[in-house]
Amino acid sequence: MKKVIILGSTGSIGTQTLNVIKNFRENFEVVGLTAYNNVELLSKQIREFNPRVVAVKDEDKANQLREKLEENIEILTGSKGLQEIVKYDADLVVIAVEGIAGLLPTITAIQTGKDIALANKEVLVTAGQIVMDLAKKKGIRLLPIDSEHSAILQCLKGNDRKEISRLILTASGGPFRGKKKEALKKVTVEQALNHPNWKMGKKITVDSATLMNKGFEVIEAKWLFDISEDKIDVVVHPQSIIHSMVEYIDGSIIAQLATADMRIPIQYALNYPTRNYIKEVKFLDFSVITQLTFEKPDLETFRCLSLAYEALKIGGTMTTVLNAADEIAVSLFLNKKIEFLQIAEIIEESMKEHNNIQNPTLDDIINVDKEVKEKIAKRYMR
Ligand SMILES: NC(=O)C1=CN([C@@H]2O[C@H](COP(=O)(O)OP(=O)(O)OC[C@H]3O[C@@H](n4cnc5c(N)ncnc54)[C@H](OP(=O)(O)O)[C@@H]3O)[C@@H](O)[C@H]2O)C=CC1
Ligand SMILES: CC(=O)[C@@H](O)[C@H](O)COP(=O)(O)O
Ligand SMILES: [Mn+2]
Repeated sequence: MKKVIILGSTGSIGTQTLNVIKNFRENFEVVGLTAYNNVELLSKQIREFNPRVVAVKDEDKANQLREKLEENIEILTGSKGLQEIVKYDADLVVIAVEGIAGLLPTITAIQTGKDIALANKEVLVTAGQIVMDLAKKKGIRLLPIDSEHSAILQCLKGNDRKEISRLILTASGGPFRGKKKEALKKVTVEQALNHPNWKMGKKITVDSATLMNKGFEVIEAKWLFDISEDKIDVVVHPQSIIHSMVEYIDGSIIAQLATADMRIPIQYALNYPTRNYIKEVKFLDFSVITQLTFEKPDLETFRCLSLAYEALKIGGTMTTVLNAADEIAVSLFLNKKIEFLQIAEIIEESMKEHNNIQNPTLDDIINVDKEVKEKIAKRYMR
């Protein structure tokens, strides 16, 4: 039995992870679960999966949760709760919380020797060097859940890494593919949340619409696969059937294809290096696939992807600025305080104003994240 802790069990990835586990109840024991606000769903998950310990946002949420439960269960709270829960006896921690909230628990989980199944990409964007160095030092496995990185991991299997010519990340292009800046001036939150192929949390869905999600994935790929950014390309593939590819020095390209169902990469991370069959997951049917198309990303309209490459080239705390500015700008957009195109403008402005720190410590990263967010909030909160 693999003992598993899931951070963010009430979210899109968290619920799908529990769905995968439900299919293989004999293989997994759920030790810990965390929610932030959604205690209603967490209480149902507790009844179904019987974890030893859970964590929620604060004492108020803990009290609400207690009222919903018949039995006593250990309930931790706040950001400290996330760091405490990962210390419990477990083999694997699934990091499925959104944003920088995932950083310190990931570090603590690695320090305490757990393998990591990483959905959260912001952790590697903001502190890739620190996290990867620590994972190496501790000898733990850091397995990607993100569909593109899971695809790349699968395309690398059995091949010599020295023979890689480039990684090719596929992007759907999001809901605004093909549109120019003028047409994006007045797009609504609802339009930005209307992803063509995936149903995901709000933050990542807006990131897909700006192409920042792909920028983050370039950075994530650099750290996970230890490869420089000039060997990581992005191609727009609107059907989201090819989840990414690896090109080798002889010109051969190996791709991973599947339906757009996150339970496939989730089960791969949970069962790695083996695979498992999930009955409800649809398989690709080539008799109904009419086309697989590819386009160059429009870097002029979707500035965020270029900003991510620039931040990665500069290195140090610049990717922390990219991440922090994006987190707060997306939240301002979701709260209708700024317009869609201002997301990229705010990020670019924050990067220009930043005095970069090369080889930052964890404290540097946490401070930069806080400073950038406070500055933007002060400037744009009305
Ligand atoms: N969804 C997807 O298909 C994919 C997601 N990812 C990545 O996975 C991560 C999770 O995404 P997704 O599941 O879509 O997001 P959701 O918004 O659906 O879920 C987020 C989860 O994190 C919890 N949470 C939110 N804020 C905090 C916080 N400050 N502290 C602790 N917990 C918090 C939420 O709790 P509650 O709901 O109880 O408030 C919820 O359980 C992101 O980093 C995303 O980029 C990567 C690839 C694909
Ligand atoms: C499911 C997943 O991995 C997402 O990160 C997805 O890739 C988003 O789609 P985009 O290609 O539109 O960013
Ligand atoms: Mn992805």
